[in-house]
Parts: sequence; C-alpha cells; structure tokens
Amino acid sequence: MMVKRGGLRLRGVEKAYGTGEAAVCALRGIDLDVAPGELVAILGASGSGKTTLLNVIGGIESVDAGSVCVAGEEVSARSPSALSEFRRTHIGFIFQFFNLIPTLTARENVEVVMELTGRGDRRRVPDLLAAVGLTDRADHFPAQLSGGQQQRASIARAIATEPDLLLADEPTGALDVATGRIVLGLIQQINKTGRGVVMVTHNEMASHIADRVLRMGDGRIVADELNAEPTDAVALRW
Ligand SMILES: Nc1ncnc2c1ncn2[C@@H]1O[C@H](COP(=O)(O)OP(=O)(O)OP(=O)(O)O)[C@@H](O)[C@H]1O
Repeated sequence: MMVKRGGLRLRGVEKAYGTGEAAVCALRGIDLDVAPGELVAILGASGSGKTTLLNVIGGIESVDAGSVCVAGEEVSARSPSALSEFRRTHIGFIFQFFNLIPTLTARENVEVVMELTGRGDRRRVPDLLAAVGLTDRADHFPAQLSGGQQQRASIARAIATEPDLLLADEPTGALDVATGRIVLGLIQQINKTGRGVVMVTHNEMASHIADRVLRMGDGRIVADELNAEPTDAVALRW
C-alpha cells in the first residue's frame, strides 16, 4: 500500500520582517492542518504572505511565534544547522526561476544534491531524468535549456532526495501555458506517489489540480476549500 507522507500542523504562526516602525507583518497567526499526501494550492494577492508561509514550512524562514510541525517533526525553534538537516531529509523545493546551478549540466544538478545531502541513489539519476522527459538533454547546461526544460530538471532535483513534502513557489510563473501544464502534470504525478505538495500560485486555473485551495489575505488564511474533483493537469485550459 502507498504510504502518504508530508503532513503539516501549524499553530499560531507569526512572522514579521524588520523591527520597530519598519516592521512588516507577513504572517498574522496561521493555524493549518494538512493531511499526509494532500496537494494544497495557495492563492492570494501579491504581498499576502504566500511565499513566507511556504518558507516557514520548509524551514527557510524562522518564525517569531507559534509552532510548525512537518512530517511529524517540530521545525520551529531549531538551530540553523538542525533546520538544514530537516530540509535535507524532508523537503524538496521548486522555484519560479528554477534556481539551477549554471555551471552544472541537468544531470549534474540532480547528482549534486545527492552528494550534498547524502540522500538518494545515484543509479536512479537516469530514471529521474527520464521521468521528467529530459533524457536527451541530460548533458546540457541550464543556459542551453528552455524554461520548461529547466523546470523539469529542477523537479528531478527536488525529488532526487526522496522528500516527504514538495514545496513549489510559482512553479509555472515563468512558463507558457502548454509548458506550465506539463510541469503541473509532473507535480500531480509526484503527489500520486504519496508525497505531500504545497504549491503557491497566482494562477486560479493551476489551483484546480489541488485537493484543497487556501486563499491568503494580509498574512492570514481567509478561505480554505476542499476541491471534490481535482482536474488532471492535461485537461487544464487557461
Ligand atoms: N525579506 C524580506 N524583508 C522584508 N519584508 C519582506 C521580506 N520578504 C517578504 N517581505 C514582506 O512580507 C510580506 C509578505 O511577503 P510574501 O513574499 O510572503 O508575499 P507573497 O504573497 O508571496 O507575494 P507575491 O505574490 O508578490 O510573491 C510583504 O509585505 C513583503 O513585502
């Protein structure tokens, strides 16, 4: 039986950037439970706190108050080194602008995270690249790849370490519609292997692939809706 992973429990999470009069309050008391294996989309206006929430879940940002529990582990109140250990073990990230290392090929970008984290099986790299449709571009550098191909390489990299939870920040934001649909399809496939996914998007249509849609406004979750029938990415139109 498939094991579902990557559940979340956030309680009273607050986060501000800066101090005193210049402080910007990005999260104003977030309570959130996500079941293991759920695919959650987060929508909301620019500046509403979506990326901050994703970064708090992924242990990229610390919190000022409250607790964050991911895949059964308490993340808040960890030291920076314990946080990076947590990220290595549990989280895969996908970003809007791919964040590949420009001096490494697609294959090497996948291999290097395995080396750095000591996780994943290097013999699986060809399979990972095949799964994202990049076999014939494996030895190309990022600058020699299209945006969609770079995002596919970054997806292979994100799952190379066998994470419990995939965090995607605007994964289709820099892509055309057809390419975005392919990337969303890959995200959906990864979710079907039991991994949790939290995806920030500006695209209402992209959120239709999710089991659940959260909307943020001014540092709070202002709506939380289950999607009874998530759409297959291949059928998305926008
Ligand atoms: N490093 C930072 N330093 C200071 N303020 C920040 C920082 N990062 C984010 N903020 C502020 O925190 C608030 C929430 O930002 P966040 O990036 O989480 O929003 P968002 O919903 O992801 O926005 P967008 O859709 O534009 O990416 C905004 O007011 C933003 O200006």
